[in-house]
Amino acid sequence: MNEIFTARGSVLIAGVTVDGATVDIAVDETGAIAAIGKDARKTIDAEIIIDGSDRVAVPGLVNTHTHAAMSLLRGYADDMILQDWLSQKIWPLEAHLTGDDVYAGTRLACLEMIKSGTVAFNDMYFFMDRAAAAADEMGMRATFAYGFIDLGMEEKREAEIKATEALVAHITSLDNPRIRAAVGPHSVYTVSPEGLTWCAAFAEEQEIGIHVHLSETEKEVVDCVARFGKRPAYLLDECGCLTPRTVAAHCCWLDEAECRLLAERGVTASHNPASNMKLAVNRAMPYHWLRQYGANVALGTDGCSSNNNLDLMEEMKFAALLQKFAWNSPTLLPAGEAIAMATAAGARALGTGPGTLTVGAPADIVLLDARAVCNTPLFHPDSNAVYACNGGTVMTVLCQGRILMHEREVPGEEEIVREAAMTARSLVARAEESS
Ligand SMILES: O=c1[nH]cnc2c1ncn2[C@@H]1O[C@H](CO)[C@@H](O)[C@H]1O
Ligand SMILES: [Zn+2]
Repeated sequence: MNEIFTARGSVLIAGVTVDGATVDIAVDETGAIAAIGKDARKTIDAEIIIDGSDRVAVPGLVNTHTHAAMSLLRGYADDMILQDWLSQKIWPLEAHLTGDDVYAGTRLACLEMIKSGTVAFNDMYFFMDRAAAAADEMGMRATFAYGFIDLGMEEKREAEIKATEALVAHITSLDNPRIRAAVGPHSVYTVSPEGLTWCAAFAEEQEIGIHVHLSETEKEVVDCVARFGKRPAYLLDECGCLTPRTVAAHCCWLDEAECRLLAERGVTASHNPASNMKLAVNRAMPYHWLRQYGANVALGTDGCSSNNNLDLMEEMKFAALLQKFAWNSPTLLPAGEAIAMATAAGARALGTGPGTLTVGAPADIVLLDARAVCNTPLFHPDSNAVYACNGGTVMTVLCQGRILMHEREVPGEEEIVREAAMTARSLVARAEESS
């Protein structure tokens, strides 16, 4: 293992390209960016020096919607419609999940995210205490929500309330600034208004976020209007779920008034273009309206069984291309905006700092290979990062000043992959045995 992973202290990234200029980035021992500029090397006596000469630095990417441990289900069930996919394939398999599975799956997901430049993620799933342990060990930032699903049944609601309370108490007890909790009402079609209202009140009491799926399909909207006489965003709002700490995933079928409502409430909309295209939800998030009304729009991959990877570099390209294609506008979502979506907007959503390379910001830094084929020629680094390159261009990743990957090496990688492959096989075998 490279000794850089065990070294602790201040870091100097020497002579790296940022916004087209060559600068130094100095990181102090608390993990914050202390100086950035032509001669920043003079400001510190760095313990660790990283040569930035063939590198482009960008802020660490933030994945605002995923189900990390679903990495175990990658390629297990593809090419289906959403309702069938969930009810016939995914949920029956998830019924056999254990905490050990979630630990192994989340470690695999963290490895994949680090290898493609992601430093923070917003997760919704089960056995989240084990997911939190995995993310902490991998050195990432993450927010964990237990996926609250009551299907309108009071008994189930009580169980979900207990599970949510237990997770939040556990995460609070960790007292780890990188690891946070949120409340995770799954969606308006799986959670009753009573459940949604409880989730909102509990999130407010605990001063934590809410993570929810919103308007993913047209069916969700039609069914919601038929059952409750209002569209999904209004139902969530009535239950108190739309807050400045809410992340709403997908948002494909929002109408213009719902976009304005999200903006007014300060909600972050998480765009998940690859999942939306794969599941053919038949409408792209109305990004133009969300932007027009000033909503925060961030980026997410969704789980590995509807994507099928966690590469946010690819997701930036999908977002830019899908928006242009769906709304017939080649000027919509330019490269710079796609990067801001994956960085600053995500950081704002999760409260992890400004998500920029600026003095005082946490040193969440990604170094891309400037000599890679996809980065040649290097006219516009943003353009190459979004349109030409993918996660394979990521060479080095820092989170809070700690080096998680260097020269594409992540400590423990082989063991993580081996364990995840074994765990996935055994999960599927258990499910098949019982069916
Ligand atoms: O695209 C999706 N739409 C709705 N539900 C999903 C999607 N992807 C994963 N899950 C499901 O959400 C729950 C999280 O706790 C899990 O049951 C997961 O399978
Ligand atoms: Zn999802």
